[in-house]
Amino acid sequence: MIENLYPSFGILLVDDEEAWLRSLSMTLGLSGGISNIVRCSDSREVLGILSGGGIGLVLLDLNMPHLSGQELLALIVEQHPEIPVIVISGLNQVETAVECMKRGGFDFFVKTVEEERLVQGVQRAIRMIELQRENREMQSRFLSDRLDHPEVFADIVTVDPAMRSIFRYIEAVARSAQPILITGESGVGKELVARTVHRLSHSREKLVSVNVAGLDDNVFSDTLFGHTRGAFTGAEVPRRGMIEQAGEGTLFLDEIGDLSIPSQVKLLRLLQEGEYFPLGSDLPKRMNARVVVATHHDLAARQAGGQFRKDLYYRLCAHHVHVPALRERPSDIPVLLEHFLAEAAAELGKKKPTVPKELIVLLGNYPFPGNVRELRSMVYDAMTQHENRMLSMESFKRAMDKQGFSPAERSAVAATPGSVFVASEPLPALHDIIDLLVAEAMQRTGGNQSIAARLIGVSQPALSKRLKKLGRSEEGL
Ligand SMILES: Nc1ncnc2c1ncn2[C@@H]1O[C@H](COP(=O)(O)OP(=O)(O)OP(=O)(O)O)[C@@H](O)[C@H]1O
Repeated sequence: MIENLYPSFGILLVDDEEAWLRSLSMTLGLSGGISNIVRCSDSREVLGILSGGGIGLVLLDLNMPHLSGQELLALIVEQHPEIPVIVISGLNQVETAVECMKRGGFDFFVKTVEEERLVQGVQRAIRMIELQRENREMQSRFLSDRLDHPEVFADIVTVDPAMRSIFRYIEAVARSAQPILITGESGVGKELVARTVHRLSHSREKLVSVNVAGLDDNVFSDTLFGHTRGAFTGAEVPRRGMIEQAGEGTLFLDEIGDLSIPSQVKLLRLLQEGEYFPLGSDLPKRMNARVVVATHHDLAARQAGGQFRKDLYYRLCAHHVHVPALRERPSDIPVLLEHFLAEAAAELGKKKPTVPKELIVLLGNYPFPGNVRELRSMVYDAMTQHENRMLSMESFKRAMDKQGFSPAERSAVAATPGSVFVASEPLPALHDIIDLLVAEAMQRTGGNQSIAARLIGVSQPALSKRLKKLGRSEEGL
């Protein structure tokens, strides 16, 4: 079995009392899930261990023979300034500890009385170190534009530069122990991204998905935490919760924006403490899975509107991947079209058809409220009916009409937020607007009159008439 150590860097505990080192290791393991621990009871060996690499955090007792904690701290700060040091002092040494803080200590705790706080302090330091590392990692990735594991992203078809940046970000954060929040409209590919995060975590265990929308609080607890036999009426057999089923893999909570407030409290506690109680049990269990959540809601807006807890929101958005809507990355439309055509042709046992140029123009001007999922189903629908060499545009047009978007609504979805008119400027005359609209539609469609007419909600003869009039008036100028 491969041992999964947490965190990814070593934590060096330094104290001359072996018994205390053992007890602290156990506390960190049991209460904090911290297992990547190196113990050292001889202060003279510390610098050698640090030079060997792999240590990211030191917990240092002040009271030691040979080199005192204070002397050692000065040497670590000088020789390994990148490694934070938490100082552990006796009750009577608080002043010295404060002095240590001034000289570069990261934090300090009193030895005997503050075990719980010490564990939290270590978790805080781990979090900070992880964020710093991720930051450095991200900077270097953004500068180099490289992906270490391009094969993992193969299922996500894209040529869009913003999506490439998202891939680099995902690679940088995929191995962090913190949750990842994935947002984006319905059908943009959030679940695909969650699968990629799971693959990048190199866990050999499962990705377990739970759609939490509409789960009442009891069902949420039962689904995630499981229950013991007899926990409630009808609980005749014990049930393993999804957290346990995910093991050291990934727990994917979809539609997190629709989670009820009582369940939000439970999720927050789970993320903070890394522990949970199966229903009917007094024995806590540790969560070893990585948590990935997704929502099509704007969580910031839900938080501001009181439907989502602020503390949970901040906990979740430390690593945030926002997948842009398909209309915000129009260069992906032709490649996705090709991809789904090939996929559908293979599945339906048909030859891949030739795509009329106008289809790309038509799709490029459609706002895709259902995003990639909508494009995919349009292609499958067209391919089911397809018979000739050239792919017919009819089923695409029908699907667009079925969406029931009026041209005005379409422009509203497609437009960038904000008014088309500047409040401080006079409004243009109505006939000027019509001419501008016609010119814009013709430009967007590369001069295709039938698609331009669809875009602005008029018949093609009506558009043609207007164009003639426009031409005549220009001649008259
Ligand atoms: N870039 C892409 N390349 C290939 N297929 C994609 C891409 N994006 C999405 N898809 C496909 O589109 C469909 C919808 O994707 P997915 O289920 O991941 O969306 P979602 O954002 O999770 O949607 P919802 O919010 O409704 O759960 C799936 O069939 C998925 O495989």
